[in-house]
This record gives sequence, C-alpha cells and structure tokens, in this order.
Amino acid sequence: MKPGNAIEVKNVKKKFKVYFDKGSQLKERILFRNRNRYEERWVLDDVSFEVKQGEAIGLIGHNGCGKSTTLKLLTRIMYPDSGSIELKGRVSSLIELGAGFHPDMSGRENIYTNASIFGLTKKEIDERLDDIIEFSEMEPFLDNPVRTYSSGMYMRLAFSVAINVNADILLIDEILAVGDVNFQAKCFNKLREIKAQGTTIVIVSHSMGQIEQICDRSIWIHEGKIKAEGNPREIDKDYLDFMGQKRQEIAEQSQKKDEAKTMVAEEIETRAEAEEKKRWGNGRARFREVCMSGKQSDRQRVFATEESVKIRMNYKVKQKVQDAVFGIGIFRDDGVQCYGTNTRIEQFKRFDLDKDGEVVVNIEKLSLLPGKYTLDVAIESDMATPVDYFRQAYSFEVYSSLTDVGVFRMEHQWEV
Ligand SMILES: Nc1ncnc2c1ncn2[C@@H]1O[C@H](COP(=O)(O)OP(=O)(O)OP(=O)(O)O)[C@@H](O)[C@H]1O
Repeated sequence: MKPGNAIEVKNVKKKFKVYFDKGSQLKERILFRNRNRYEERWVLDDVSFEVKQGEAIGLIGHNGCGKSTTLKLLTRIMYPDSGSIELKGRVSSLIELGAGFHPDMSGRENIYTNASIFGLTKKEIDERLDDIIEFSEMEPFLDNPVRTYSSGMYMRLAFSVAINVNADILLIDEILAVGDVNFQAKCFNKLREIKAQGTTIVIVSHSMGQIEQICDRSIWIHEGKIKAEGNPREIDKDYLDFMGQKRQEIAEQSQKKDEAKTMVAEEIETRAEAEEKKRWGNGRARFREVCMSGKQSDRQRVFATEESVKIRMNYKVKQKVQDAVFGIGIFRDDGVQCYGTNTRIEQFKRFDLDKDGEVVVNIEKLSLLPGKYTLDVAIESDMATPVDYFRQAYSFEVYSSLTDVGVFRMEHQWEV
C-alpha cells in the first residue's frame, strides 16, 4: 500500500446471481422444482479508488448503484469476484441496522459483544463503557432486550459503539437517517471530531448536505463504474443535475402517457370540455401554449432551486382586449400559494392586445424549495374581467442540494 493511504481498492468487480422465479403456487413449485436458472448481474465493474489516512469520502449514486456493496466489500462482509481491497488499521462500521446485535440480549450485553467484534478486549470495553452509554443517552433502557428498541434506539447504541472503538477507519451506511434531529446533529459533530483526530471515514448517504459537511471528496458510482470523483460541492451538483435530467425524462414520459390517456378519454368527454373545468374567461384571447424553460430544455419539468427559469405564455387573440393584464400564480401541490403577480401590480404601462403574441417572465433564480408545483396563468382585461384564466396550466418539480425547510429559499448570510 502507498505510504499515507488508508484504503486501496483496485479493479474490483462484483457480481450477484439473480434467480428466476419458481412460482408461488404449489403446482408451479412442483412443475418448476428443477428450474434453477439465474442470470449474473455485475454490480461493480472495475472500480478503483484510494483513500488517504484522515480523509473522509462520500459515496453517492442512485438506488441500487452499488454503494452499500462497496462498503460491505470494505468491511469484508463479502468478497470481490476479482480485484483487490487493502485497508490499513482497525476498521469500525455501521452498515446494517442491528447487525452484530443479539435481539434477546440487553443493550449492555450487546455493547460487549458488538465492541468485541471490532476487536476490543473485555478490559478495553470496561474502560469505554461509560463513554458509550453517555453518548447513546440510552442509560434508562440499557437493561432491556434490544428487540424492544426502536430503530432510532438501535442506531444510537450502534453508533456509540462504532465511534468508541478507536478505529482507524470508520465505514457508515445511510443508517444515520433513522436518528432524530438532535441525535443526528450530535453524530455529525462527533464525526467531525473523529475526523479531526485523523480517522479515515467512508460514508454512504443520499443527503448531499451531510456529505458536503463532512467529506473532502465525493465518489459518484453509476452503472457499476466511478462516473466522477472530486470536490463534494462540484460532484454532488453534477449528480443532482444528472438526477434532475433523469426525472425530467421520466416526467416527460408520464406526461406523454397522460396525454395519451386524455386522448382516449375524449370519446366520453372532449379534451376541450375537460380543460374548460380549470379554465374560464370571455375568450377574447386565449393561451395557446404555456411552458417553463430552464437550462436543459424549453419544456422543462424539473428545476433546481437555484436555476434561472423562463415562463413563456403564447396567446391567440380573437377580439381586441383593452387594457390587458397578464398574471401568474405558483402553487405547491398541497395548495399553498407560493407566489403571484401580474402586470397591473407591477404598474406596467397600459396596453391592449390586438394580435397573437408571446409574453415571457424571466426569473433569475427560482428559489423554491423541493416539491411539486403548478403554474396558473391569466389574461384579464380592464376592470379585472377574466379573459382566459388557466389553472394548472403547467406542472413542475423542484429539487435541491440544500436541506433548509419551508417554501422558498430566502437569500441570507450568517454572521456568527
Ligand atoms: N446479496 C445480494 N444478492 C443479490 N443481489 C444483490 C445482493 N446485494 C445487493 N444486490 C444487488 O446489487 C445492486 C446494488 O445494491 P446496493 O445495496 O449496493 O445498492 P446501493 O447503491 O447501496 O442502493 P441504495 O441507495 O438503495 O441503498 C442492487 O441491484 C441489489 O439488488
């Protein structure tokens, strides 16, 4: 192993066997009892990376891309089909909730068995017992069998053991997610402390915020290979953009399916009639097309919180509309109005509509937090007469690497 390295993973390949179903009915099971067919699926296909001593890395990627498999290979719960994995020093891991715990034994007894799995002697555990109990805040429940614990309680105990075994390398899977907010915050502070003391950390998480807080580097696994690695802020952003694009494709496909379904429904109720239920006005002008564009497409369905967005409203005029007003309203899927404005509120100079055209609203930064949203658009004429009020003219989703809560991101800076 190179000097200064704690982990070296070289050309690792791992495949699993996926068995075909033998059926669930007795008849099928008898008929297919000799059917032992399976296919081999490569989960990791030539993965190589190194981790320096004291470095913290985050493994990211979509569900099933092989993050947990990588951690299991590092802990030697399983072995690669080819390639090599080397680790230097004592390894502690928090991979599967409750792994290493016996359900019928008390919390206290489990501390002993669990810590001994990580290589501690009885004397070493005795010395650390108080620290483990104190960190877990589980003292009142310590003599109850762990089968009576909630998943958060399991995690508290397992985490407290894992961080108190003086490991050189700490491997943690998504597991932190089950702790309550206070305990999560405590764990994160502890992880930072452990890292500052020189422990090497490998963490799997879907929370980019968590990765960015702790890790020096992100490794993005995709289709069995490392797609990118580097500074967490940059890699996490590329990953979120990639996932946003995927969701955009899915949203477009489901939009097409919905449109196809609507066409079928036309036999019973014409499309125009269905639309009218969420659309009203005197019809002097009418929206022909309403869409939102971002950096990926002109009809984008998924946006990042920070993204620049254009709302385009193309309209047709049948009869002159005097003193026209264009308006927009954005609603979250639980009905909360997130934003609304119109050209009258913004004191636009009076204008009439006498020919077809397009209105565009340029939004420098969308600022909405993750969720599902719909856009209402409207044309009114003088004295607020609805010309074409179109509810839910467009639907979209927002994703973000930020974890703040609420409806929108308020621009702010902290001073501490
Ligand atoms: N023991 C096993 N036998 C067969 N297939 C397995 C086994 N363990 C994992 N897999 C398969 O390997 C793939 C990768 O699983 P893994 O748990 O590593 O994914 P992951 O990236 O951690 O996913 P998630 O984000 O959902 O936790 C999945 O398709 C999974 O079904």
